[in-house]
Amino acid sequence: MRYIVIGAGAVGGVIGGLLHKSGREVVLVARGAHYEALRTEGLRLMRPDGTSHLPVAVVDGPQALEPREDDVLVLAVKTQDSEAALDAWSARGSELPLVCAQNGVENERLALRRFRQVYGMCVWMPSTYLQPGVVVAPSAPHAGILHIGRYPSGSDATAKLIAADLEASGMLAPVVADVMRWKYAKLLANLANALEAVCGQDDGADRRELLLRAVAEGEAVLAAAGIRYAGAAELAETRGDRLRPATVEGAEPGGGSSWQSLTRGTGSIEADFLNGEIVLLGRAHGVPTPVNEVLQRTANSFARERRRPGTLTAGELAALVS
Ligand SMILES: NC(=O)C1=CN([C@@H]2O[C@H](COP(=O)(O)OP(=O)(O)OC[C@H]3O[C@@H](n4cnc5c(N)ncnc54)[C@H](OP(=O)(O)O)[C@@H]3O)[C@@H](O)[C@H]2O)C=CC1
Ligand SMILES: CC(C)(CO)C(=O)C(=O)O
Repeated sequence: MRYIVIGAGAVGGVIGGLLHKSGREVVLVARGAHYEALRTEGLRLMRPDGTSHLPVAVVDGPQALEPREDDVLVLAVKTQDSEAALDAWSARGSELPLVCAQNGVENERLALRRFRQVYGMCVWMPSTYLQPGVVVAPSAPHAGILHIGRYPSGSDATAKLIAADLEASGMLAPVVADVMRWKYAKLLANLANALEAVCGQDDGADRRELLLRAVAEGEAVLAAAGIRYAGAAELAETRGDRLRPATVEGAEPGGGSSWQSLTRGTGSIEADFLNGEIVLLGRAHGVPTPVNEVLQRTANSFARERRRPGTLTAGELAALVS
């Protein structure tokens, strides 16, 4: 199989880099300065056990690549960029398997409108992309845990082949028949993304309180909607000691994916599909979600105004809620 990683940023760069390093055939898809850096200097992949310089093939879009029957598409753009990427890649046909290596629960629906064979992937893999050509994956001993399954449910031989390649490359990839149950659990964890982006690493009482309220709203909404998700004990058991934060020499300590969007000043953030998913379900099922509404709105205005992350206190944010 040849893996075409659409959006070779933090997650896509790490998955693509590790697959390439273990001898799998990989093509990264990137744009702008990142594309130029990858094309001219290759991918720099930083891990706790050292940095690899990887001459991975890179293109800037589907027009630059001859399609092959054994291609597997791995979508790793932020959700707000999914529709454009899916449109561009589905223009060449809907037959290729496509894996959504993303947070949130919207991408698989967008993908299934355009591709017949869609896989969800629940990505527990802290990773960073702040500088063109460079990605960091600080967890050890495994870079990440990537549950994979057919969307909306089930598993098949292709999922098993992809999982085997990922496992041979230093990631854990359990094949599951209920991948969205894992992704809804991850969605609850990602309600913290906007909070971290807006308030930074501040770990005071206001922030802890806001996070508890955001997650409680999420749980209430999922219960009202009858949506099942993996429980805390199940998550802890899966994770065990397999994904420990470790030091990566030469890498700046950073934050999660939404914090990175603000740090890079991309002008957009994923909040509509993380906190915004809870808001949407709350509206549909009559459950109030005031904390997630404020997180969604504030994160969006930070991104639009290209405001630096961590420049609002949790107390100021809490005042917006009340
Ligand atoms: N980072 C993390 O630790 C984790 C992230 N996730 C999830 O993974 C997904 C990806 O996040 P992450 O890797 O952080 O995001 P990044 O922004 O680091 O990477 C996405 C990349 O896709 C590029 N891109 C966007 N549209 C296109 C396109 N049409 N063609 C080619 N490239 C494109 C972006 O370009 P540009 O550089 O111009 O923006 C960017 O380089 C998100 O859903 C996120 O929530 C999940 C777990 C952990
Ligand atoms: C919390 C984290 C790092 C987990 O992998 C994540 O999902 C993100 O940054 O979006």
